[in-house]
Amino acid sequence: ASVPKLPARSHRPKQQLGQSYLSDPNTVAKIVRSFEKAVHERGGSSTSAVLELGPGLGALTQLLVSSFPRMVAVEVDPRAVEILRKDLPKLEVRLQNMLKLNYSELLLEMGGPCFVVGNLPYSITTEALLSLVLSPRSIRFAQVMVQKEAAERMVAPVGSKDYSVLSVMLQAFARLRQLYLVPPTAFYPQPKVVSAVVELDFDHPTTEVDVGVLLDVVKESFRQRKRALRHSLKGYLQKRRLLHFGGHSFFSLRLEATALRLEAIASRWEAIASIG
Ligand SMILES: C[S@@+](CC[C@H](N)C(=O)[O-])C[C@H]1O[C@@H](n2cnc3c(N)ncnc32)[C@H](O)[C@@H]1O
Repeated sequence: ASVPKLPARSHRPKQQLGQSYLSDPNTVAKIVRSFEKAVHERGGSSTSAVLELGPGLGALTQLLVSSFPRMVAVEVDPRAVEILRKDLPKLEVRLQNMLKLNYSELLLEMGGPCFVVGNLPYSITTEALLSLVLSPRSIRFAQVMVQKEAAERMVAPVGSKDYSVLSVMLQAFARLRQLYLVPPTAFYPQPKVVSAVVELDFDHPTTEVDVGVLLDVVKESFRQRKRALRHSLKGYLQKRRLLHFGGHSFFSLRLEATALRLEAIASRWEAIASIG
């Protein structure tokens, strides 16, 4: 078997940018095929709004752009952007931090909610995924590759040990499914861990929810994950004058963070969120 090596003309990968490049063509083809199939199954087409996060040297991008010529790719490393612009002149590449993307603007620019694809940098996986739910109406569907442990946190059932802020927030706005695992040998440099591909179907909230406020409250809840929420959140909500919005019912909950499901207490979250 051939040992994965740095693709020709490429730069030295930067660990802090989570640069672990896909170098196995079979894995690349499998990921692109499953994304294309998912887009078409959801009524998308070659003209749909497709966004790739962290294209790197374009392993996935070169196949994706022939299927989705209007796609946009967002990459923070100028060295990679330069290579992409040279290799794929028709591709729209933006030199930008994916965490600073304005998804609502993208929705308008691209003419509809995005289909997102990406082999995410492991160092910012959680933030990148949370940034998707911060504007849930702008995203239609996402297929992401993450470390297996992150995938487990994404899909963790309520009450399990992996249940976390990420699980609550993603599961509140999307239906998640883990598709398949990808071994370290598919990458250069090889990571120490196994990766997993997960898909997310976004359900668009019917009411205006300030997801930023919601996220803060959920984060606060998980600071003491085993404490009843009415105790662990009391000071936090009091300080922010959010207390009375939740009404007494919020504090009658004996729930702890690990039992928190946003739909289950939707009315209270809406009340809290609406003042954000
Ligand atoms: C795991 S690599 C994947 C590269 C390529 N898609 C592949 O599969 O070979 C993650 C990519 O995200 C880029 N990246 C890291 N942090 C980023 C950020 N904040 N915004 C945009 N891109 C970022 C890295 O430079 C790198 O190219």
